[in-house]
Amino acid sequence: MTAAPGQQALALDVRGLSKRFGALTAVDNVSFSVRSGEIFGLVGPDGAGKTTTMRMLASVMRADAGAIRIDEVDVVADPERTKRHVSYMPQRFGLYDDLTVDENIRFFADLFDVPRKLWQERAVQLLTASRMLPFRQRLAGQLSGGMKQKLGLTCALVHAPRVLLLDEPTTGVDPVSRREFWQILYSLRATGVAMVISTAYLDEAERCDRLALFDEGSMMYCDTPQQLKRELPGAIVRVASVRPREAAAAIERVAGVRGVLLVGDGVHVHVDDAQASGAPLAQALQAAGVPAGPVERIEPTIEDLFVALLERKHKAA
Ligand SMILES: Nc1ncnc2c1ncn2[C@@H]1O[C@H](COP(=O)(O)OP(=O)(O)OP(=O)(O)O)[C@@H](O)[C@H]1O
Repeated sequence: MTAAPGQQALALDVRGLSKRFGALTAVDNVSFSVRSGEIFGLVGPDGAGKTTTMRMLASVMRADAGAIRIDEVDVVADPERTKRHVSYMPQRFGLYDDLTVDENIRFFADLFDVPRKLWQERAVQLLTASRMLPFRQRLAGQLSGGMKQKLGLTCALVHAPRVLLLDEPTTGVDPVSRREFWQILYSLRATGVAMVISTAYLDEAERCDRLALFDEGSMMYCDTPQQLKRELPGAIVRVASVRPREAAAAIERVAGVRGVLLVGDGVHVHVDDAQASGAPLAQALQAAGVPAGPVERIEPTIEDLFVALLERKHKAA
C-alpha cells in the first residue's frame, strides 16, 4: 500500500514551525516534509498542536517562527501564489446548509474561478466515488454527518489542489462513509496529491504512508507506521476477556508489565518479554477470578505503540 515517498517531488516542506499563545507553546519547532502522492498523518492527544500546525500550513494563522514551502514557494512570503494549490478542510468545513449539494460545489468552484465544464466533470467524478450522485439536489443541511464530510471533501477538491490539508475529516463519520472517504484519498494519492491528515482514529493512522506523533506541541516521532512499530521496546500480548477492566486491574502490577491498554474484547499488555510473562499473567488473572482467554503475542498496533511511547516520555519527565 505504501508509496515510495523518496521517488516523488517534494510538495510541502516545513522547517522550525512554532506558535505561541501567551505562555503556551502550542507548536514547538516542528519540521517535516511531504512528497507528492504521499499521505502524511498527524496524530496525538487533544491539544497536542495538530490543528494549530494545520492552520499555519493553510495560511489561516501566522506562524511565530519557521518556514513553509509549497512547491518550492514560500507560503509566508507569497501566500497568494500558493493559495490555488492548497486546499484546507477544517474540522468544521463551511458548507451552506441552505444550498444544495450542487450549489455548494459551484460556490467553491467560483471562489477559485474554476470553469463550469471543468468543475462539473470533477463534481461527477467525486460524487460518484463517494456515492453521493443521487443527492445532488438535496440541501446540505439535510445530509447525514458522513455525507456532509464527503461533500466537504468534494468542495475542497473542486479546484484540483496539489496539497490537501484535512483536519480530522472523519470524526463522527460512520464506518462505511469513512471507508469511502479513504478510497477517495487513495485515488488522489495515485494522481500525485500530497495530503496532510490529522485523525483521532488510529486505524486510519495505519493507512498513512508516514505518521508524525505530536505531544505537547512537539513532534516526537515521524516515520512509516511499520518503522514506528519497530521502535516499541518489549512486546505486546493480548488477553481476551469479557471483563477487560478487571483483567487490567489484575495484571497491571505483575512483574515485567509496562502498561495495559483496554480494547473492546480484552486487553493489550505491553511487557518486557512475551514468553516470560505468559505464566505470571495467566496466574494473576486466575487468582483474581477474572475469566480470560490465553495470553497471545500479537503485532503491536499503532495505538499500542503510541500509548507506550507517550508513557515512556511522561515517566522520563
Ligand atoms: N486561538 C488560540 N488561543 C489560545 N490557545 C489556543 C488557541 N488555539 C489553540 N490553542 C491551544 O493550543 C494548544 C494546541 O491546540 P490544537 O487545537 O492545535 O491541538 P490539537 O492537537 O489539534 O487538539 P484537538 O484534537 O483537541 O484539536 C492547546 O493547548 C489549545 O488550547
